[in-house]
Amino acid sequence: MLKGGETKRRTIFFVIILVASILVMLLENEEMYDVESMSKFANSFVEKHVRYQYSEKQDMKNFSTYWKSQDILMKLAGKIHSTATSTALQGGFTDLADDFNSDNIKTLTKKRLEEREAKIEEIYDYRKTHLSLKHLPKVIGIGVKKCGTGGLITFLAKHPLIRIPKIYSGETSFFVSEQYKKGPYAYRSYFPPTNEMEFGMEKTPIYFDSSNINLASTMKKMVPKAKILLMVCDPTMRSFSDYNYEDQHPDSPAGIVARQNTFEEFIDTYVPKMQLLLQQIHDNRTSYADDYKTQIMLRGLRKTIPAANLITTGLYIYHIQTWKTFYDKSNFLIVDGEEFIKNTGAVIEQIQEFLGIPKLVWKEDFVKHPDTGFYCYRKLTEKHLNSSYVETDDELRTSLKCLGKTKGHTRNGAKHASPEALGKLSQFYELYNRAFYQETGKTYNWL
Ligand SMILES: Nc1ncnc2c1ncn2[C@@H]1O[C@H](COP(=O)(O)OS(=O)(=O)O)[C@@H](OP(=O)(O)O)[C@H]1O
Repeated sequence: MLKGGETKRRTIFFVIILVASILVMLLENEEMYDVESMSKFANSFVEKHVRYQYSEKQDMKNFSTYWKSQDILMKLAGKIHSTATSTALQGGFTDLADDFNSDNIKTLTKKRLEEREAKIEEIYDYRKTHLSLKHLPKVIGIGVKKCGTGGLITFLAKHPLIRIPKIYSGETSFFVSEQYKKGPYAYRSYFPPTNEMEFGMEKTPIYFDSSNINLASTMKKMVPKAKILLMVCDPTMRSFSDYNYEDQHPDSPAGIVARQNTFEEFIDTYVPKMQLLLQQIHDNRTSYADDYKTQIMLRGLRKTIPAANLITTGLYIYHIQTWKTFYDKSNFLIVDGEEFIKNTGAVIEQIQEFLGIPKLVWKEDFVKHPDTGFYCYRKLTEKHLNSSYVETDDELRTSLKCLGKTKGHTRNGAKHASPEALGKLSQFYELYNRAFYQETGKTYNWL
């Protein structure tokens, strides 16, 4: 007899295989789609999930038995349709998604909505009947500053199992203040009481490249089981965003520099300065990991060169080294902030999977704001599925829960930098970006 959890795991796996196979079959019959790239997409989709769900040979054998079962095929047919729709949408194949998007899908989505509400109810009931105490967090967002960390925590907090500190946007700054010397009891005090099912979470974007090189080790010792989320993004855009942010904070050392220099002037002065510093130290380097000297130098630079961090923060390849020493892949997820802007809901779904919590915040819960173009949260409900439901832009605007006014100034084009300045900066980062791609085994579209 299979246990309930195991049956569920196998069922999910089976659905994924079927969805991808159906996509391939459909596409092979349809000239208007690029069959090869769609098949590749379907295959990589399967491969990714196969690796995640099933690693044992025995599992594969069990899978083929399942595959043969017509009974299960029939039962899952509906689910396949709905997964196929979101898969197609995720891949940007809207024509295909429209084909799937029949009344049948609406009925199935309604069912999914009911199941979601039941699960949420269950979680709230559990909260009412079980003891909640102060605990250390189970999830910590460590950065990177200006890569979308605010959106990350705000949207994850829509999940009923994620509980965040009430203080400034869920940022405790614990490990970058003197507080960390007071130990775990002091850290615990920031979080709302949680029961054993719930996840306390905080994010402090400057943990990642803090001037304290021992931060990762201290965190690992104090919160050994915490899962770490790192959101990276195009370092050039990050730098421009950070410059604009600091420009609004004239009291900070970087703010003073930003106030006194245009972005172009800043780049013309600081990029050569950084290049020189890095070249001087680079001479003896064999790998980024053993280049401890540069790692320390970059983190400390802000103390001697105000505004240096507007550039050094984007040298991810150096900052990742200490984190890599203390966290392996099972506890450390890197997500792309550029992808987060484009596909907010998909990234939020990916994180729920990584945390091992039920997927209760969906891609379908995010809608683009008609003015800013950024995704905002609007929980999908049955009313949205009704074909007679029509919403004006004004109604949409008021129903959306967007990030605060401090977010979304540069990347939606409201602020401009000259292409020359941005070009110089991305040229500077190119080498380090490539090294970061190699380190993480993923190519980001930043160059
Ligand atoms: N949904 C949504 N709405 C608005 N803004 C969004 C969103 N998703 C990502 N972003 C991008 O997040 C950038 C701010 O990054 P952070 O939240 O990490 O900033 S901070 O470090 O906490 O100050 C912010 O940078 P700016 O465009 O420079 O303001 C945005 O580009």
